[in-house]
Amino acid sequence: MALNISPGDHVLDLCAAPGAKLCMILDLLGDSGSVTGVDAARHRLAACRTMLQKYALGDRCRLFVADGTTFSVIPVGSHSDCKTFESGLEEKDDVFKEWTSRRPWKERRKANRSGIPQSVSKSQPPELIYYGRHSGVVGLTKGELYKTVSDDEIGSHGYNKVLVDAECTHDGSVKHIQKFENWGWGTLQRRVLDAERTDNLHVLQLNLLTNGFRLLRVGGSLVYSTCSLTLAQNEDVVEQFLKENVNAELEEIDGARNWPCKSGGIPKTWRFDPFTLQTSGLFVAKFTKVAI
Ligand SMILES: C[S@@+](CC[C@H](N)C(=O)[O-])C[C@H]1O[C@@H](n2cnc3c(N)ncnc32)[C@H](O)[C@@H]1O
Repeated sequence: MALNISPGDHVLDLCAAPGAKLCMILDLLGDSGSVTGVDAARHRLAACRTMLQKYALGDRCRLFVADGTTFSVIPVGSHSDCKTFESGLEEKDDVFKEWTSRRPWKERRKANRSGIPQSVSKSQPPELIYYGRHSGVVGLTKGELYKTVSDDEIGSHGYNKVLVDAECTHDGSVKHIQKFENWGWGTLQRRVLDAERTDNLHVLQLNLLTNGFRLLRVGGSLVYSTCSLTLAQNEDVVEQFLKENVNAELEEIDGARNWPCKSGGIPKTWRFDPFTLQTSGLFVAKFTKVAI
């Protein structure tokens, strides 16, 4: 809702799995534009792919297992030489053909033997694990899909909308906290309250936000959200990001005043919480990229 998805938008979802918000974005997008989903956890993104296929929502979507802090693939509609499905296939050998979930037997055996890790590292190249027929991938070569562009070019060829629904401690999610009744409160201490872990998360969140914003075109909008209630993972990230990015401005979120939420610690940011508003916890901030 906060992203204000419009027909024709090219949307990047940088922490996409398991895909609830990605599916909603695809639903709002209709039959133009594209959605690129990225997640570092292969098994979670595979679940997202299953959901897209089950609900027939994946026609305009592509999914990459990749580290969102270094991901650098621009929207498909930005390739001026992008071929349509009908015209592009015969001309080059190395083109992406229509998606098939059935990989050749030899390829599957190789993947099983190599024990591919469940999560990727910064240095691993992105791996395309799904693309829809109208995602713009069909007809491109690998080189075209992974073409690197300068930051200046991203200003005009980047994504119109970016969602960074960042990894966090989930301490605002009532359902998540209830799980610790079974897992034990010591586990809560380690996973949610440990200072080193939350410091690392702050860095990850800032890096995800910074890279998502880099891939946004001038005039585009980015939404940063977490389901944590802490200042460190929300307002502090926003404050530091604004300090480091002079071309970023906080943007008013249309309609937020009518939602069951209250103002965050920084004007134009919003908080949902279980105490006053009887919802799960959520922090939302929206940025726009201005020309400098
Ligand atoms: C809060 S969940 C996202 C939920 C998702 N937006 C949805 O609506 O279903 C955060 C996600 O960030 C992913 N993640 C963690 N580190 C990442 C990284 N460096 N790059 C990309 N994704 C990452 C996790 O695997 C997890 O799936």
